[in-house]
Amino acid sequence: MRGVWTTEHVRSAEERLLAVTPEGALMRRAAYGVSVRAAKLLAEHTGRVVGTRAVLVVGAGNNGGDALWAGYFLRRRGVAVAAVLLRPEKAHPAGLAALRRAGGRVYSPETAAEVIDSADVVIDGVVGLSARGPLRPDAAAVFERVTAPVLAVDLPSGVDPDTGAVDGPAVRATCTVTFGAYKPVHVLNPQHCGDITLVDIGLSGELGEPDLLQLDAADVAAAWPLPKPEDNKYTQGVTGVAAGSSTYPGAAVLTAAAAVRATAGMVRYAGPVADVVRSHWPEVVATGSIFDAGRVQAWVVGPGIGTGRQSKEVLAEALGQGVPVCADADAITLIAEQPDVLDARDPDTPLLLTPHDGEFERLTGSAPGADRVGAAREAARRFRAVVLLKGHCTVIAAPDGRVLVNRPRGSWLATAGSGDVLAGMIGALLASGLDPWLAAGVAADVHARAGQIAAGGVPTSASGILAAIPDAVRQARSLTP
Ligand SMILES: NC(=O)C1=CN([C@@H]2O[C@H](COP(=O)(O)OP(=O)(O)OC[C@H]3O[C@@H](n4cnc5c(N)ncnc54)[C@H](O)[C@@H]3O)[C@@H](O)[C@H]2O)[C@@H](O)CC1
Ligand SMILES: [K+]
Repeated sequence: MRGVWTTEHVRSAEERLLAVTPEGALMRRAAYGVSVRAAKLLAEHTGRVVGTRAVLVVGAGNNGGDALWAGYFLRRRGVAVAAVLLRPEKAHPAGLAALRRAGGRVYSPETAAEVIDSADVVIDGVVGLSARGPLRPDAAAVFERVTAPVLAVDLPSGVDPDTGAVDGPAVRATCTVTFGAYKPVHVLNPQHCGDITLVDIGLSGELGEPDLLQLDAADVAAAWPLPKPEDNKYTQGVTGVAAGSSTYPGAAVLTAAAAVRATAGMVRYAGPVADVVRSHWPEVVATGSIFDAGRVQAWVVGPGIGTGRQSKEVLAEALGQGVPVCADADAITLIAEQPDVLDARDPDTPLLLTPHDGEFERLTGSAPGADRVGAAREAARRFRAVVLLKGHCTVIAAPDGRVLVNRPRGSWLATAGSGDVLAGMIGALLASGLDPWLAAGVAADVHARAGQIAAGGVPTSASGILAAIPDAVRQARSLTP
């Protein structure tokens, strides 16, 4: 798993490390890493390093210091370096002196137009860990002019380091070089970070437990249930699906089918469109009502069921069986509108909620806002449920505070029925006995992979995502990052 630490935790770890490190050493380590990545970027874009032109955009703190020292190292590799100082009086003194000594030139934003236009790479050293709010107008004007690839030092300036939120002008980087630890921005807003490189500055011993986690392919491969020699159809988990209606039969088909595709366990369908489900997926045992569905190890309730009295009874029945329940779509709206349905739940019965932003607002009374991790964590505590908050970077919070952030693979999942497929996969993983938080995490990962595989660069559909689930699991099992 990839650990991610908040800026507060990174800062206190850095303080402990700084106390036992010669002055300036950490910054030079960090800056050297920036210069190596910058040289690679220059080589990729121009075919050479010597004789190319780099522009540093330098703010008032140590992030600017990193950029200035990186400029010094690039000068030693034969790169022409120009530093645009946004706050000349506050530019890192040692970094600026080193760059000047090495032959770097210095500009103000007003005099820099020409060097920006002819840059082969621009290095964003405006703000790092101490960033607050969007780019200020002077920095925004500089970046508006930029056409060269941008390397962000530590993180793209203008993006909130702890939430990844963007509320005005911000740097959109080709690549980001960060130091010592991944910060929330790197997993919550990868679109603005581009390709991310982590430079080791010796911080790992000081970091402690991560604040957020991101699954690697190895985690997904290790968690995904495969049949063992002693297994039969029951021991791998029976998934119950209560989905669909005569208005929305497709939701039933997609949800049940995703459960079929995800694991080798059995799938039972209970609802008004049993015939439709059976005709598409003969391996599903389908009945008309949850009350005569038989035993299951987990329920998925919600896609396309509506929010009427009967649906409430179905949800209450599922919640009362003492097995994990994934409440999706209409089931979330039901809980929001008629919270007494949760009285049917034994306090120990695991519950998993999968809201998108609108459902989240209905459920909790407020939109997730900029701090999506904080919002999901709070909702998880309040409902004693795993909350999977859908988004470009889906966030999965457990009631005990653990948070996973899913790695997006394009925007291919934004298509009708895609959520039904995710819910079905989660149900099958719950039925197999996986921890609900991990089940949601690995399902989200494979769902994203399936979307990318199904799309192959052009828009896809829920049926496409469904069909790609096996290849997505294969891809994770071959440990593709
Ligand atoms: N502390 C350390 O040991 C190390 C720090 N390093 C670098 O130091 C950075 C943190 O440096 P600092 O704490 O000095 O602060 P920053 O360089 O992140 O920010 C500098 C100042 O910019 C101002 N500012 C905040 N938001 C702004 C905005 N939107 N527009 C313009 N100005 C804004 C603030 O007054 C802030 O103090 C890290 O991101 C990293 O790049 C690295 O050199 C590695 C070692
Ligand atoms: K930066």
